Amino acid sequence: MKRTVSTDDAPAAVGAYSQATTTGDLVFTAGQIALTVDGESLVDASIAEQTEQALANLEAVLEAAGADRSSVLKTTVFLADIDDFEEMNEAYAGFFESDPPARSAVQAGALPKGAGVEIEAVAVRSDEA
Ligand SMILES: CC(=[NH2+])C(=O)[O-]
Repeated sequence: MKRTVSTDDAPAAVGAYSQATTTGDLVFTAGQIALTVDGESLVDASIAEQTEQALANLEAVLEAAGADRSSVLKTTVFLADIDDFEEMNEAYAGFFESDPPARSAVQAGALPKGAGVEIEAVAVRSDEA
């Protein structure tokens, strides 16, 4: 059975999607960009700051779904410019400090709302991790 996740602790969706969906013990998050919980855009901030905000949003969505950063199995990181890889990676490493999830990092042609980075995750609910 598919369920949708909605939380006021992360920015609202900027389009026709749910913040996350779950089925069984699995959690699939929407891609998170650098918006604050109030919807303020930080897309003009540095890639490090955008990455930190996207990951904070990701964590809020994961927690609303019964997961957390330690239970993330896989992320996908979309960059508007692959030249930002190192800066993103440094900020990302500070979030996933040990046993990081599998990851794909790719350059996208462009990202919603002018974002420099967007991050999505697949996780398992914490009590199953
Ligand atoms: C930002 C985002 N996840 C979307 O699909 O537009």
